[in-house]
Amino acid sequence: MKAIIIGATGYGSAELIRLLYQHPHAEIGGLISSSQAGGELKEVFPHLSHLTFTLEEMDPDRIADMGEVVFFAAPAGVSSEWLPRLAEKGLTCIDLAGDFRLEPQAYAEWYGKTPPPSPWLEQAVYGLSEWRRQEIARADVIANPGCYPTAALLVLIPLLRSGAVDTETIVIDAKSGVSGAGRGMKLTTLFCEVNENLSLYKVGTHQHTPEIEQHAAALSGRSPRVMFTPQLVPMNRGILVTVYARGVEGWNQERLTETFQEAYEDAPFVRIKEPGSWPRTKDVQGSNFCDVGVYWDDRTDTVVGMAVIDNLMKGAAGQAVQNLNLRMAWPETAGLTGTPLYP
Ligand SMILES: NC(=O)C1=CN([C@@H]2O[C@H](COP(=O)(O)OP(=O)(O)OC[C@H]3O[C@@H](n4cnc5c(N)ncnc54)[C@H](OP(=O)(O)O)[C@@H]3O)[C@@H](O)[C@H]2O)C=CC1
Ligand SMILES: CC(=O)N[C@@H](CCC(=O)OP(=O)(O)O)C(=O)O
Repeated sequence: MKAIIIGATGYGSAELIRLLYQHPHAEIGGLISSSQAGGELKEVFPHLSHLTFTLEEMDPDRIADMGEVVFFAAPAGVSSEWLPRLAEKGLTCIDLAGDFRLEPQAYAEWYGKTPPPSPWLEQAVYGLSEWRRQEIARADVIANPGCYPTAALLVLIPLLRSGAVDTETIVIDAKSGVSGAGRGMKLTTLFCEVNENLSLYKVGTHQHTPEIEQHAAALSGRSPRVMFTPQLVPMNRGILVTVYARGVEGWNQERLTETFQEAYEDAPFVRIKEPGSWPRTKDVQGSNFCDVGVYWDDRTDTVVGMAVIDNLMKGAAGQAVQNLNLRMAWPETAGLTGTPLYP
């Protein structure tokens, strides 16, 4: 099976290339670049100088001959425009951007862009692999989740399904490494701005807020409002999400830990930490793992859920390949068995 990547010169693409190169059933059919068509991959990514690929222009007819699956690793707006043209040619599309994740009004409001056209938006399946395995296996359009929502929802799934927390009290504190902002040049990601600095951004206005709320509503049958505070930390990769919520009477540490273990007993990439040993970003770096912990605070009746992922792996390319595996009925872990890089 051959896969094509759109947005070839970005970080998400670099990670997809790394994963597809070592995948037992997939290979790269073409790399599409809006800025460097005609250039060589090795000029863009010297770490990939053992691979020979010429970057190509966006041309739906040619792309349809290059393979069967297309990954969109481009900014929001690109897939809204191009995905329908490729999907109607029979290509399975996996979008790493936000276009196909939200209700149209929410996308227009939070991304400030025109939502994708019908019927493609309605067809899209939200690709949080652990939650939607059966739907992903049949989907032709897969909306890969955002990096923060992946970590937050993997904590919220057991909490909301089991009714362990008061849904009106959810606070999500989230920290990301700088690669989460992509490879494009921005003042806020310059070395001197990021190094030895911790900063919050988009407080109350981050585009992942409606994504978390929309799916938290589906999980809980309510309409929770969540307070989400993203922060930038001076690391290359990694996300740490800490979810706080008021616990419901009758719950305790043992019951919470059991609920989390049961929720993910068939999930090869979710590892539940024992209480007292909390998730660390370094333990998942370069891998598709999500390490999850949960703590019941007796003193304040607060539930604290935590998750770490590598934003470029489980938060983007890794989960996209996991979804490809589900869609192709390959083992879920195919091409994703690499252990984390440590130290
Ligand atoms: N970085 C992360 O941790 C995560 C990223 N995402 C999402 O995945 C997508 C890719 O992210 P990432 O790789 O980090 O971003 P980058 O900024 O590193 O790369 C995006 C690439 O998209 C292409 N591109 C840029 N503008 C346009 C345009 N107007 N039209 C077509 N192509 C364009 C460029 O490649 P070229 O010039 O070759 O076309 C660019 O290199 C984004 O939507 C991002 O929000 C999701 C989860 C996590
Ligand atoms: C550190 C950092 O800047 N992270 C990005 C991650 C968002 C992203 O990847 O965008 P979409 O999911 O909306 O496509 C951000 O907070 O905007």
